[in-house]
Amino acid sequence: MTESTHPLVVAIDGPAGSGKSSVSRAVARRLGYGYLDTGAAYRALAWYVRDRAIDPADTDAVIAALPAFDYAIGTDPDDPAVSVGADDVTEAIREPAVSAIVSAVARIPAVRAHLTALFRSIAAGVDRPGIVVEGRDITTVVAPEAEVRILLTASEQARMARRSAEISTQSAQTVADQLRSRDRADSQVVEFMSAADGVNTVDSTHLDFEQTIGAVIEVINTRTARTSHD
Ligand SMILES: Nc1ncnc2c1ncn2[C@@H]1O[C@H](COP(=O)(O)OP(=O)(O)OP(=O)(O)O)[C@@H](O)[C@H]1O
Ligand SMILES: Nc1ccn([C@@H]2O[C@H](COP(=O)(O)O)[C@@H](O)[C@H]2O)c(=O)n1
Repeated sequence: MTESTHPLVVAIDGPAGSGKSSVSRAVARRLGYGYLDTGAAYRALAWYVRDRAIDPADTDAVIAALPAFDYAIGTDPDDPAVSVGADDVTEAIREPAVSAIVSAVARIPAVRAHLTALFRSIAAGVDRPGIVVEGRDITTVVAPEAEVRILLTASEQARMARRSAEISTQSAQTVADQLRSRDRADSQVVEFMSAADGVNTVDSTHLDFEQTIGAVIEVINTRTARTSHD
């Protein structure tokens, strides 16, 4: 068996509110791995486009904005800070105004190609034994060869309840409508509602946060034990 020179990649996909970011971050912390939130890049681009008064529906204008989009994200699970140029946008990219337009920029193939290349380069350069990369197309497009591939899912009802518990500035109905419409728009571009071949599903509908972390780590342990015997 030859020693691996690249960080072990744990790819995690799932719909909005399934727990991808919080669970992936906690898993990375426990295993001493890096953590890459790919949705943050799409959000940061949406923030950038909005900041420059570019219409997110104007495909050519969004593509033209890409070369100057100076994006950076930390891979430390304790500090995944996000910046665009000199602006720290870690908080701003979570605003409902950004969530409302992010699917419009994410549907553009040139945007996806640009960011996919960036994600691969960040993941390959992480200074840790592994990295947990989460998003919508990690198991299928960004890292289809990842050692561990997981679809993290939960019922729509559970996802909406969890998300609305977090957001006090909007009604539960508004939160649910936005989550549903973002999933609908995103599903037209990438498949993340069902697991691709070889992808393990972790359904957290009836698991609490700690149990979900345990279930993901169990998949990682099983997959990596199997890989090391291959
Ligand atoms: N198994 C669980 N039980 C209870 N709450 C959970 C569980 N998993 C995640 N959560 C909570 O659900 C909320 C949504 O999780 P998170 O933000 O990680 O989802 P996400 O999939 O990254 O969503 P998005 O794609 O919209 O960014 C958070 O408050 C998180 O703490
Ligand atoms: N791999 C990915 C990740 C995200 N997106 C798009 O970004 C939006 C925000 O993602 P969150 O994980 O922060 O919710 C998401 O709604 C998608 O439009 C993507 O396309 N591919």
